[in-house]
Amino acid sequence: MALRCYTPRVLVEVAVAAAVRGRFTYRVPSALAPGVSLGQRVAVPFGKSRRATGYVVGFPASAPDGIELRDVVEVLDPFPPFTPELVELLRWAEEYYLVPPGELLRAALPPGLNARRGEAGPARRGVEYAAPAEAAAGAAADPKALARAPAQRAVLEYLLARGRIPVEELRAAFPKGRPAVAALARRGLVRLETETPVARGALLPASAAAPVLTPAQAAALVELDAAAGTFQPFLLHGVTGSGKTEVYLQAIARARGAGKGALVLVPEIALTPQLAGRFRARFGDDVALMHSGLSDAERHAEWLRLRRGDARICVGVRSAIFAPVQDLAIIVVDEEHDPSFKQEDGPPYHARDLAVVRAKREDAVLVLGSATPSLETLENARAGRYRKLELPARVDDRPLPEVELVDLGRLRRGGVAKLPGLLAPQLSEAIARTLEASQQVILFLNRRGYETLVVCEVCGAEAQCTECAVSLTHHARRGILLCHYCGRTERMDARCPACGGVRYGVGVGTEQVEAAVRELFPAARVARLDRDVVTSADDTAAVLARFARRELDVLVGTQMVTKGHDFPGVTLVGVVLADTALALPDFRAAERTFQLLTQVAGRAGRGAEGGRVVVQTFNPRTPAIALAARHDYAAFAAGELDRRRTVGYPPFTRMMAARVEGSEDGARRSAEALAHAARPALGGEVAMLGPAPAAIERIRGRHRWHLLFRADGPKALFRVHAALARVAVRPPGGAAIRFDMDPYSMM
Ligand SMILES: Nc1ncnc2c1ncn2[C@@H]1O[C@H](COP(=O)(O)OP(=O)(O)OP(=O)(O)O)[C@@H](O)[C@H]1O
Ligand SMILES: [Zn+2]
Repeated sequence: MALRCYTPRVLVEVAVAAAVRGRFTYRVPSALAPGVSLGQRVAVPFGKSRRATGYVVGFPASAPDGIELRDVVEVLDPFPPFTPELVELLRWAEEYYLVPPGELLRAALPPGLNARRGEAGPARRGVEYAAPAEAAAGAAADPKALARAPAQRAVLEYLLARGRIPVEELRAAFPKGRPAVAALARRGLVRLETETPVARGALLPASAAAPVLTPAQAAALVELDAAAGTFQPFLLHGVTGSGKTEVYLQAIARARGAGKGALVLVPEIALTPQLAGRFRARFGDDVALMHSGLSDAERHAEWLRLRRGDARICVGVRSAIFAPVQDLAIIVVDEEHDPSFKQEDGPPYHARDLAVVRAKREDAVLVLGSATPSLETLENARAGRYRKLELPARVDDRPLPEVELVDLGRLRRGGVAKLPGLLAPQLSEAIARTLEASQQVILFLNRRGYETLVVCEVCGAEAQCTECAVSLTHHARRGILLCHYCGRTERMDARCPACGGVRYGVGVGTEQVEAAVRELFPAARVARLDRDVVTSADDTAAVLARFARRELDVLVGTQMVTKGHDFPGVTLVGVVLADTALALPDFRAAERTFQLLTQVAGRAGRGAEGGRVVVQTFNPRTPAIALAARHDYAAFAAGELDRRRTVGYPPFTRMMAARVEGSEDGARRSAEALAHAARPALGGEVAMLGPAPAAIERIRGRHRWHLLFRADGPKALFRVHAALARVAVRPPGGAAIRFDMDPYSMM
């Protein structure tokens, strides 16, 4: 094909985020030329007279002949929203994760900017603080004072627990809490104060002074310091409560001292608002927060502060990997093992893995921190690609809690058939002693509801969702059977649809554990933390704040209770059933179980009183459970890595999933068509698993099939993808096909 050549910058390559996605070449009219640079958002004609938004991703010198080139219509922002580094990173991510061009670019911008035209951001502001006023304690103690204003009550209780805090932390804790804060200020119960902005780059004064580092922390910091200015990835492996956050804070302070920027990725800000608060307390206005609890306007404002260099530190959830931090010198990924860094809905990408790519491109230091590093990261450290830094002990030499295993199978064989709420005598006695000592208890069970299965007593049929191939869960308080995948409900008292028999529930969920604790310990103040009782970040923060203030004795919950909470009053952690994740058809099931147990055990004994953990299980000898009980990460990881090597799973191979959804016939035929197209491309290097129905065969009436491909490296997988792409454009029977590189969900 002949090429027409153009003078530089007359042509632009634009990633168009429209229904038909792709990269297209446009001409730049000379009037617009001065405003067009890499990363610019532009309006372009698309299809028949349509106007679409696109992003300038390149400046080609020539265009294919025979194509009518059209002109860029408008430049949408006064400056390009993406830095050249981000354009490159996003392009890399779209190619690696097999995402259509323009989709991640669009997802990487704050929603406010996508919706409207770019505009100037708010003026630079000072750090706003909120503090409880004198009268606050009285109002919180008086049950009548705020009886009709539960939102205000929750905010006030949080503030009383936390003292004077940056308003941003409050906002992370109560995303919809602004009216409540304003009302409390009007009532004179909360003081709002603004501290004048500090000079750019300067740090807040001593109010949030850094503690003296422990020798292990100091040694880690020395290594991070020595690597400054180069791409150097580190694994910071520190046991729970070893002070990893303090290492991040001080390393970032050094980077800021040198005038550079920093990016901190955390799993979930709503669950750990204290963490965001610690960064704001140390660095003030220099920190921009990026999380889903912010309004669109707030996210836009935070994003603009970063893009303009008014804020140089970003603390955010996984999508913040695309935050426009300037002069990036350090990226921290806290709890790097956490599955939430992998985006499962929407374009699939792994923020931790992209952090490696971004750090490399921008010559930044990378710190991946965890008490339970993922095996991928551990293997990278073992192979010498990452440097390992260790914090082997808790701060102040506090011991890790002692863990006791309770063998539920043995109890049952010994004749103990029915345990109330599945609480064995060892665990309920430990709870009793803890309550007597006025200390606090966390009980963890990764299953919601009252009973996890409902069975017909006549024919034995399990109650299943009609739209999804999953069992219904009994939620007693609401008197319903609920599908956790599509939200469909049924009445509990309905008869078995197969035979008309009466049905009963089996299997314990958090609701039943809570009920049992209330019955066994009527004087205890008990609350539950799971998605049935807390439906918003505000509710979550309110429960956590009450627990932090020690107005609650027992907190029962799902994995929400296992996250990085730092409650010194907790001396007992009970794991009601450690086995829930073990049996899942997922090669990471054992790793996930070990991580959850270690993390939840790590919530115990963070104060001066020491701690204890009771783990109930039917599999006390399974390595994931036995070794978590001994705090032996090294032994668990060594064994699990051996197993992965033997069976050929990551981190020793790479995987790609093709996920198919559609009608019963369409999904099956599409999966078979994919397999047919893949076979010639497999060569000797790629193994194909499937096609097979997914572990959950149907969700919302859509049938699901999976194909998994496994190879030594991504290149062979890309080759297979190229062979499949043709089928994926128009699959048989109207099914939908999604590709997922380095898949995490095996369900
Ligand atoms: N050098 C230090 N001197 C005194 N206290 C410290 C020091 N470093 C950290 N701490 C305190 O120790 C506690 C635990 O630290 P931090 O929360 O950073 O641990 P972590 O390693 O991130 O824990 P986890 O992995 O369990 O979330 C915190 O309350 C923190 O303020
Ligand atoms: Zn359903």
